Amino acid sequence: MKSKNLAEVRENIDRIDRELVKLLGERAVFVGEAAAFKTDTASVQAPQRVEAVIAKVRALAEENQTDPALIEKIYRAMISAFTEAEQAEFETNNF
Ligand SMILES: C=C(O[C@@H]1C=C(C(=O)O)C=C[C@H]1O)C(=O)O
Repeated sequence: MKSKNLAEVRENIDRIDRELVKLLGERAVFVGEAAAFKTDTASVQAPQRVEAVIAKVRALAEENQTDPALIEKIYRAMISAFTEAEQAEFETNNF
């Protein structure tokens, strides 16, 4: 539904951020768990899996009438941050 003013736009954004942060925290826990199953930095990066995730979220964007290019950009930035955290977790576990 269309917001009536900027305050309402921001209330909607804040409401969505509350849900997103919760979900991102949950995603971060699983990414951290993945580190235990990795054998080296290349397997932490897992570029083929990254491309599969990007293809999946682009398709989800299309299904939801959302711009796939925007979603891809967000996901590439997000996965880069998650992978950096996973690499740190991997190093804690292995060195
Ligand atoms: C969680 C994994 O590790 C990394 C993080 C990914 C992600 O955030 O989706 C995907 C691939 C890897 O770069 C995985 O290999 O599945």
